[in-house]
Amino acid sequence: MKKLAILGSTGSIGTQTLDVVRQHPDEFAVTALAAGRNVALLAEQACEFVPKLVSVQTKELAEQLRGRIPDSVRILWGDEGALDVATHAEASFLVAAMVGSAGLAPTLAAIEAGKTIGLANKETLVTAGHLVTDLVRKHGVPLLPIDSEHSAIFQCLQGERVEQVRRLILTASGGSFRDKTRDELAGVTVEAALSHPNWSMGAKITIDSATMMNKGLEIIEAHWLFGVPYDKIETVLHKESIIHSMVEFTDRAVMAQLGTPDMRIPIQYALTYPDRLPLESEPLDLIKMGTLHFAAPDFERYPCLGFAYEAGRKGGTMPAVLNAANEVAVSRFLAGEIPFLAIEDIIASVMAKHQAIAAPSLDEIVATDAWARRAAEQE
Ligand SMILES: NC(=O)C1=CN([C@@H]2O[C@H](COP(=O)(O)OP(=O)(O)OC[C@H]3O[C@@H](n4cnc5c(N)ncnc54)[C@H](OP(=O)(O)O)[C@@H]3O)[C@@H](O)[C@H]2O)C=CC1
Ligand SMILES: CC(=O)[C@@H](O)[C@H](O)COP(=O)(O)O
Ligand SMILES: [Mn+2]
Repeated sequence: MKKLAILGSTGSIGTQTLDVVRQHPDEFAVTALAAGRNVALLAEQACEFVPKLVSVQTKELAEQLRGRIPDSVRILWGDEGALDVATHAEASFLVAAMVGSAGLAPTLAAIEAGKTIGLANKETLVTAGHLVTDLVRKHGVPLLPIDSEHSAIFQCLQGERVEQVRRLILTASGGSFRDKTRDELAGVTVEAALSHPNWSMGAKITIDSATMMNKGLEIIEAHWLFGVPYDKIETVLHKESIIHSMVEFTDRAVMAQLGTPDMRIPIQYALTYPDRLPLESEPLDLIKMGTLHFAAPDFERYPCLGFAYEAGRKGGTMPAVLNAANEVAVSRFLAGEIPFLAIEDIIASVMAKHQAIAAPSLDEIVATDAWARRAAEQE
C-alpha cells in the first residue's frame, strides 16, 4: 500500500489524483492533504479518505474545518501546515500539485525527508531547478514527472540513454486563443481565456497556456528533469493534444507517447512507476480522429516562448524572475486589472530590470522572487 501526501488536493491535479486513488483502493491510501482556501471540498475529501492530517492556508479557515471532519484528523494551517503535510512520517510519496512557487519550500522539505516526488508543480523546477535536482541527487529520491509532456518524454526515455537524445519535442495546443491574430488579442475577456480547447485545468495554467508561457515553463522544466540543454529542446504546435511529446534520438528514430487528454494517465503512471495498472479512461480512437495537425510555433505571436528560452539560458535567478512576474501578471489579468497583452509586457519589463545572480542560494531565490513580485505589481 503506497501512502500519499498531496499538496493542492482541492485543485485540478489534486482531485484527479484522488480519482486515481478511488480506482485503486488496495494500492493507495491518503495520509495527508494540503489545500488553500476551499474548505468545503477539503472537508469532503477528509470525510471520504480520513487522512491523518489536513492543512489549509489560514488559521481562520482551519477553524471552519473543525466539527466538519472526523475527530481523528489533525488540522493545521499556513506554511508550517503545508510543510507538515509534505513531510508526514507515514507518507512515502508526495504529489506536489500546489500552484505557483508557493510549492517550492514544502517540496524541498519532502525531498530532504526522503519522499518520492510526483511533480505537477512546474514552477518549483523553474524557480529553483538546480537546488531541487541537487537535493534529489543528494537524498537519492525519485523525481517523477506528472506534467503530461514530461511524463510522455519520461516514458519515451525508458531504457534509453539521455546522451543519445538529439531533441526533445514538446507539443503545445496553442491555448484558448490559438486561432486569433495578435491584433485580435487586445480585447479578449478572462472568461474566453479560461476556455482551454483540450484540457480542464486550474485558472493559472489555463492562462499560461493561452500566452504559451506554459510551454516556456515546460521547456525549463524539461531542461532540469532530463538534463538536456536548451538548444535540444523544441516545441511544435499540435492542436489535438493527442501526442503528449516526443524524443528524437541520434539515429533519427522518434519515440512519441499518445493518449486522450486525461491527466489521470500521467498521474497514475507517476504513482505506479515502474509498473502500470488499469485505468478507467476514454480509449484513444485514432481512426475516429482521422488527422493530427502540426505547425511551427511563431515566436512573434507567442513572445513568452522567447522570454522562457532567454531566462533559461541566462540561468541563475532569471527563471525565478520570469516565473514570479508571470504569476503576478496572470493574477492581475484574472482579477480584471490588466488586459491580456499586458501579461507579456510586465514579464519583459521586470526581466529587463533584473541582473541575474549565478548559482543562487534558496535565500537569494526567495528574495528575488519577492522583488520580482513587487516589481510586477507596480508595472
Ligand atoms: N491541471 C492540470 O491539468 C495540470 C497542472 N499542472 C501544474 O500543476 C500545478 C497545479 O495546477 P492545477 O491543479 O491546475 O491548479 P489549481 O488552481 O486547480 O489547484 C491549485 C491547488 O493549490 C492550492 N493552493 C494554492 N495556493 C496555495 C497555498 N498558498 N497554500 C496551499 N495550497 C494552495 C489550491 O487550493 P484551493 O483551491 O483550496 O485554494 C488548489 O488545491 C500547477 O503548477 C500547474 O502548472 C501541470 C500539468 C497539468
Ligand atoms: C495537461 C498539461 O500537461 C498541460 O500543461 C497542457 O499541456 C496545457 O496545454 P498547452 O500548454 O499545450 O496548451
Ligand atoms: Mn503540460
